[in-house]
Amino acid sequence: MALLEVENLRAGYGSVPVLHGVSLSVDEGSNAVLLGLNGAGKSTTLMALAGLLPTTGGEIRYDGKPLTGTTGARVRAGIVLVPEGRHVFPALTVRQNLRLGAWTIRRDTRTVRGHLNEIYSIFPRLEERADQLAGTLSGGEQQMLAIGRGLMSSPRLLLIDEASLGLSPKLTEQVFAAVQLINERGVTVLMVEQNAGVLAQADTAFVMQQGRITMAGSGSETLEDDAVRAAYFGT
Ligand SMILES: Nc1ncnc2c1ncn2[C@@H]1O[C@H](COP(=O)(O)OP(=O)(O)OP(=O)(O)O)[C@@H](O)[C@H]1O
Repeated sequence: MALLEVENLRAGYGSVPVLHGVSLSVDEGSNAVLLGLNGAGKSTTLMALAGLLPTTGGEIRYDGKPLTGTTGARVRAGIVLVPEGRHVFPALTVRQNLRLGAWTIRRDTRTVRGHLNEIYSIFPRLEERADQLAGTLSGGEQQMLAIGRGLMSSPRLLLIDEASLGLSPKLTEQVFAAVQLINERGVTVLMVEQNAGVLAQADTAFVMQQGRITMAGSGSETLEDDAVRAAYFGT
């Protein structure tokens, strides 16, 4: 059963169109990837889904109903975006950054503490550094914190924009493994990536080029595709 259905979506900046009729579908409980090179329109797609960018055509359906409304309303409905570039608050501690992630929901202290413990079980490094200022964390730790902050509002659909950006292969592997664990704990995931290594763990993959979906299939099928191998692995 699809949790998210996007049909013929169009969006852009001012009079410049970027998405030229994007269609994709993400099943409840699945781990989906939107793969594309620089400038393909991946972030634009996520921003439209999160309500940060107006759409100019097409439809987004979430949980069987047309999705409209503000970003805040979408967060309350369970759609949470972890933006590209992390955007942690450098002068606040790790714990304070995480607590801020719960503000839209304003849960009671006990629930917030429960969420914190859940996040620490996924990212033990964040617990070790709970009192450290976020600005002093490494890039990989900041990415973990940005994902953890997104988890504080109990998402049903987690949208993650280029978690691997600027990370070493080893850290990228750790972040991808954490996202897989989050998915296994029941959160539906749509990751935007230009690192095709992520396909190995994806149930579904969509390849995007110049604002259009050019291929859709399972993660393993996409990983084996000749055009994908040539574009992303140079083989
Ligand atoms: N704020 C903006 N104003 C105008 N054009 C923009 C803006 N943001 C993105 N674009 C343009 O939209 C197109 C798609 O950009 P987008 O960021 O969605 O791509 P992407 O696939 O996420 O790539 P990247 O990995 O580089 O972020 C690009 O041509 C980009 O220059």
